[in-house]
Amino acid sequence: MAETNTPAASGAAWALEARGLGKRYRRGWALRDCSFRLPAGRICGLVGPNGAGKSTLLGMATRQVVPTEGELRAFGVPVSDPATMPRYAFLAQDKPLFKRFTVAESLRMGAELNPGWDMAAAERIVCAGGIPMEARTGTLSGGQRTRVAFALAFGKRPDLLLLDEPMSDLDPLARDEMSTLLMAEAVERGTTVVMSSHMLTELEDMCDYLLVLSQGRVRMAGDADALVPAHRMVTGVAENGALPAALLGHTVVESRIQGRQFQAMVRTDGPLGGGWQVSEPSLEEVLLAHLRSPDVPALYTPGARTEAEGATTV
Ligand SMILES: Nc1ncnc2c1ncn2[C@@H]1O[C@H](COP(=O)(O)OP(=O)(O)OP(=O)(O)O)[C@@H](O)[C@H]1O
Repeated sequence: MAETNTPAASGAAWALEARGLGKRYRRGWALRDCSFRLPAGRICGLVGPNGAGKSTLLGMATRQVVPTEGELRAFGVPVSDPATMPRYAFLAQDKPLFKRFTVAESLRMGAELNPGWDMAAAERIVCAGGIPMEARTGTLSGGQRTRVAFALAFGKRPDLLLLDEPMSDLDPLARDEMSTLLMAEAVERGTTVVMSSHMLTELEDMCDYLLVLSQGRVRMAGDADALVPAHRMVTGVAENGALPAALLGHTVVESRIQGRQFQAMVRTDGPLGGGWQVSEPSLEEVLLAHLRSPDVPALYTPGARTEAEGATTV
């Protein structure tokens, strides 16, 4: 069959596409069997406990970490191809800047290195924080440095914005401002954002897509709107000190028995039945339950999965 040239057929519909991606350091695997798809134009929260492999994945997307196995594509092109470089901007966890450069010099450097540079956008971000253009970046506070790093990332006008814990040292006002900026970019310019964060409320407010990692493996991937409703919080009377047998036909992500009562978070595989109290959990509850239960099969929403094994699709 002739290959069509639609964005979907060329993989360009996917801002990122990982197949069997893995990275092994001397101490062991940082990321293993990582397969997922992230559609272009989404704001994706990259979630996981410390050491889950989030920075390693972002490092691979930005060509700083070489995969041990598997492949990672950005807009259909392997990230090892230098052609992907102008399309992304990366805000690293430690927000590296040239300390001896002034803010103005940093922005000028951005302009010289990036053909599509938007100086007005970069200057707006810096000025909104009241940061003097003539200040050397080495003299700025942590939050001010983060703001300048944001300006450099936005000024590049990337198709893919990769952010490693971007908000951690911003005050609540600046955090709100940057969140609004990120969401506006995604809506107005179709920029895809991947943002690692430990702040679950921030993820809940901003992200419409989630990639959850734990112990170097994908635990959940897909539309936030579909991942959460796939779960139910069920409360009822335990049977002989254990979960009712009827519940075991579903995927129990996590459960707790206290006296005669049980509470369980389940992924429903059909009608729940039983005389139980059922409610929809919050995103935070779903994430925490999955992170505490590494043996539960990974969950993907349709389209989010490449060829991951042992995974369930909503
Ligand atoms: N350069 C390296 N050499 C050896 N091991 C590494 C290296 N970089 C990361 N690791 C290991 O890989 C694993 C994943 O680390 P990574 O930094 O990707 O996690 P993370 O999810 O970003 O964590 P955090 O939330 O703490 O930033 C950890 O066990 C870490 O110790």
